[in-house]
Amino acid sequence: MAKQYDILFRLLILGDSGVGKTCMLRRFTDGEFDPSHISTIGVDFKMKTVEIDGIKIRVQIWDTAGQERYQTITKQYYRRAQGIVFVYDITSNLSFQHIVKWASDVDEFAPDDVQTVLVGNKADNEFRRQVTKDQGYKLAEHYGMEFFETSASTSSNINELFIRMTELVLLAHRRNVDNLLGSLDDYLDKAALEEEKGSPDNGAQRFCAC
Ligand SMILES: Nc1nc2c(ncn2[C@@H]2O[C@H](COP(=O)(O)OP(=O)(O)OP(=O)(O)O)[C@@H](O)[C@H]2O)c(=O)[nH]1
Repeated sequence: MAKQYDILFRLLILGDSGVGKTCMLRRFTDGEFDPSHISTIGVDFKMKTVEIDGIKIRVQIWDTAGQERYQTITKQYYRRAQGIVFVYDITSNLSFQHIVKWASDVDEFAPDDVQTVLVGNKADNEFRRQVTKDQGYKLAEHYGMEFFETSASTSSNINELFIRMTELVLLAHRRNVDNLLGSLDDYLDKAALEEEKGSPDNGAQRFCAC
């Protein structure tokens, strides 16, 4: 059986309604862009497998509703996230100001070692820009995050963002991942040996999540 992935990471996308969270996710996982805005209800997720340093990582990305009325539901997902992408819309000053609120919620509900990045989306919409790149960088610097400007519409920086987010989570959990992969490999080696000896299928698991 071909090994499909070694490890599973969970990422979460947060930000005001309409900043483009669903479009960013669809652009990354399906390579598509839909100009209509159908508000996410509660949470939704998509998966994609990426390979970093020879490790196949299944990335489960949770897309949350930006609307206030779903916040009780979405906050329940913070706890299990290893990476969080904060998104504002460069054409909306308000969505930029609200990042402070999103960050304070994450502070309260997410694990201490959660990795975070700041994103200004809709960078293709330069003529309607309200938030400068410099403001984005400064806010990211304030929180000690990396910063990206993206466009789900043109695809600019979308892959780079999600790959970097995954890389940051991998770096933060490197020791756990190596230990898990080490013990998993031992386990699979033993299982293969048993199988060769003709023992019944013992259902060796190729999945692990940290
Ligand atoms: N020009 C431009 N429009 C975008 C971009 N990304 C998203 N949009 C548009 O912005 C609107 C909202 O996008 P969504 O992805 O649905 O927004 P959301 O953040 O998921 O919204 P909620 O689900 O309500 O939280 C849609 O009309 C998109 O077409 C982008 O990069 N550039």
